[in-house]
Amino acid sequence: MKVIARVPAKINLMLSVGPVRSDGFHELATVFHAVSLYDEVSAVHADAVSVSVSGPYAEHTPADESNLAVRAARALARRARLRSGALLRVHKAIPVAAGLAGGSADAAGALLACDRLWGLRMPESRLSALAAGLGSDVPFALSGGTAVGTGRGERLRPVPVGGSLHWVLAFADGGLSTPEVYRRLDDLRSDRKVPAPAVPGELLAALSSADVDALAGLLHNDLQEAALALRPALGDTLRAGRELGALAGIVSGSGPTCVFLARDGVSAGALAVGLASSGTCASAVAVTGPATIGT
Ligand SMILES: C[C@@](CO)(OP(=O)(O)O)[C@H](O)COP(=O)(O)OP(=O)(O)OC[C@H]1O[C@@H](n2ccc(N)nc2=O)[C@H](O)[C@@H]1O
Ligand SMILES: Nc1ncnc2c1ncn2[C@@H]1O[C@H](COP(=O)(O)OP(=O)(O)O)[C@@H](O)[C@H]1O
Repeated sequence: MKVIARVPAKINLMLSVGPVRSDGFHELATVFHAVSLYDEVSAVHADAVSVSVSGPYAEHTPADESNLAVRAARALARRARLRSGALLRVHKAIPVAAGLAGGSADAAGALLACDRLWGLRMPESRLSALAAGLGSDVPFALSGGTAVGTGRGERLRPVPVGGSLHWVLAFADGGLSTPEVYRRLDDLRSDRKVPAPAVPGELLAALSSADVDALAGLLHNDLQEAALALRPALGDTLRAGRELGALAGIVSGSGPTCVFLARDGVSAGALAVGLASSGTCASAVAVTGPATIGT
């Protein structure tokens, strides 16, 4: 049997970063939004867990035991006290270290695919706890849709969205390291008192009514300042997107991908073409549901 999980990338519509906690993580309040750009993770029975990687970003992805899909499958086998293994194949269409949680998508895909392959039917709450042990973004990658994340990002509450929203992702050459971006933010605000993180109610209201004009004024990312300090060229990308008609643009998560809000699907297509013709690789995406699993 072969099980295939298709797992979306995420963007952060708002990322409020609070003080550093005693475990070294930052307290967050974020709005995760799964978008229509997918990695695929397939699993077949094998004696041990291993992975091979294909697709446009294969060469930037580790194919050894540091691969998050391998770590996830092994963690699941340990939790279920299984000796089973799996040959995992990851098709990487989500750029690596891009602020789009592609590694988390692969970890979630491996959990879902191996749970089905090994016939475990593990309850969602246990899978989510395992996911949180693999990375702060992995629980969201399991559930998808749109959700507020708190804690270090692993505590989730679904958020209703009243209609289709259209986004354009502008990809950068080369990734940014998430720990480095958080460290740079700490340096940048070492002389400031950092308030508790929060997602404004107005943002949730704008999502619930799919009011793109209101939403445009509410997109925000506390990590953007640090990502721009590490990669100043992102400032040009953000300006280019706005000049080409985006309602708003921010860096997604720890970057360097920039995400632009478009008024509708046609404007999103035109914006992606405009960015591409000025030399920035870009793609129009829309919100999407949870990961899908098939055999
Ligand atoms: C910034 C965000 C926004 O959603 O994602 P990306 O944009 O990188 O995908 C997340 O906070 C990243 O989540 P994830 O990539 O799963 O991070 P983890 O593996 O848990 O942690 C990697 C490192 O990021 C820092 N980290 C992460 C989460 C958090 N709440 N506080 C932190 O300080 C820590 O330095 C940690 O060692
Ligand atoms: N399956 C995987 N896909 C992508 N990156 C992976 C994977 N497994 C491990 N990694 C490592 O995780 C790091 C973060 O990857 P990724 O999730 O793509 O970035 P981000 O946190 O910016 O969204 C990368 O530096 C990469 O080496």
